[in-house]
Amino acid sequence: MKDSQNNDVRLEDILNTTPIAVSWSSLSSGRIEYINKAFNELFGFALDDILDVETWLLRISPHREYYQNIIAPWIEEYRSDVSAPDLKATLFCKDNSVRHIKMCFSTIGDKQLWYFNDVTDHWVAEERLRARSNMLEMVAKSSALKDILKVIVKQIQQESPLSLCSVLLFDKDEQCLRLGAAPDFPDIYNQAIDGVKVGLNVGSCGTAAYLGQRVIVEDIYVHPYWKDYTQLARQAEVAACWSDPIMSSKGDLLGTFAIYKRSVSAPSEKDFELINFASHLASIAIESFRAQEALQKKADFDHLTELANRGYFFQQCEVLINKSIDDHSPFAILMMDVDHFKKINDQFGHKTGDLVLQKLASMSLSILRRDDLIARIGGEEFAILLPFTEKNEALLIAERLRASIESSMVLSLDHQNVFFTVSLGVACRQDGSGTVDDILNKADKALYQSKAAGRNCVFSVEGSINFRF
Ligand SMILES: Nc1nc2c(ncn2[C@@H]2O[C@H](COP(=O)(O)OP(=O)(O)OP(=O)(O)O)[C@@H](O)[C@H]2O)c(=O)[nH]1
Repeated sequence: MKDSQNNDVRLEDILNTTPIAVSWSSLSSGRIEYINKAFNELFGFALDDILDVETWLLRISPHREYYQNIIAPWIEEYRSDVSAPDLKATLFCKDNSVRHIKMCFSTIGDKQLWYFNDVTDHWVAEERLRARSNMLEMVAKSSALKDILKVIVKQIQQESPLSLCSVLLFDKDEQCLRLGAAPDFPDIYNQAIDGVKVGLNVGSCGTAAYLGQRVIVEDIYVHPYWKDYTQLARQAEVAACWSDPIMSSKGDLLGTFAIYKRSVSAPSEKDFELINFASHLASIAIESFRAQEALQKKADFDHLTELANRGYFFQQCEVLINKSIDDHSPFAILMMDVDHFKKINDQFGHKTGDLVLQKLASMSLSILRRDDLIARIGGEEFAILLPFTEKNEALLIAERLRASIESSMVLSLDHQNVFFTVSLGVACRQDGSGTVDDILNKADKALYQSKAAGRNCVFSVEGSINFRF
């Protein structure tokens, strides 16, 4: 390297043919004196772009701490050795693309010879395999969907360090997107995005969900899709957003996966590949979760009325009674039974009887509050759990149910109006005593009194209240 011009030329010729990126620097000044062709091809830098090794490595590190905590100590430790062991590092090229490099150096006299081996493809393949198996393990362990999505997002951000990622979930009933995972976005952004309607010009994600196709917005501040959201983008400090609809194996929309950039950017082929990978991973996670949810729903809900079933009701009663023991909050249970249901079946047929049960379920749901729970616990018998409810309020709710049901009807298969009524029993736990069974027994007794009193009325165990019509 040092003695003869001819030797220099020969060595450079040899080094220029090697596929490994090579450079050498002066040990005393640190100045890089030579880079081979593969070095230029790998990092995009020419010799004139680079001063000394350490400044250059600092410049291409993802951040200062990365250089200070990982690269600098490694250089320091092996500075006076003949050769340093490999160091795996994530580095940026001149065009800001990321490379995963295995690098090492050897010292020959005053020269340090550097080798940079690009292991990006191998690293990416390994990381993706790891991501996939982590995700599958979490799915198998029934981890919370949000936790699984967060792992996916973090994984993609690691592969693409200058990106921010998010997963939004499609809410079919509300036709909007709900926050799935966006761990590195500010809260204000996440709150604003949660519940955003699916539609054209609703940012990249709302539009991608609406169109069912990938939406690439390279510059948020000039794109019509973002015209109502630029202020929000400013708050999150993002300038580009590439969003992919996440589709199920049957082609249904599940949500969106998005990569955001801090500066105006167009995706490369590798970015497209990354988006495909992330969307696919997210679709497996969401689809498995939804399948589990559907199974759970089948186990907990009655298929005819779509109300909770007996098992789920008792489970929730236990949860509530424990809460009530802790915070002394009152709760009430109503038992409700269709009057003379056998007659309805006999007169109009079993199918019409089913319609009555369905109507009763939907009427009750429209009357009850969000936190109340109604369950079908027998053929034509229903139980209703009213959290944080005292007796008087429970009686009013029971009467409201009775009166509404009395004034409703269904059409029989032969188009006759079918009217029906219910009897109700009410019991409360408000003095902090009594098990679930005790309260259910009381509500049952009260229901029996309602039936005995001629039906279509409300009783509590303490006696009747004048709600008969
Ligand atoms: N259509 C329909 N009928 C059902 C279902 N489950 C139970 N039943 C019927 O519900 C009826 C209940 O009859 P009973 O226990 O005598 O009660 P009832 O006729 O309502 O009389 P009271 O409760 O005393 O007012 C039976 O005829 C059952 O066959 C169901 O899923 N669909």
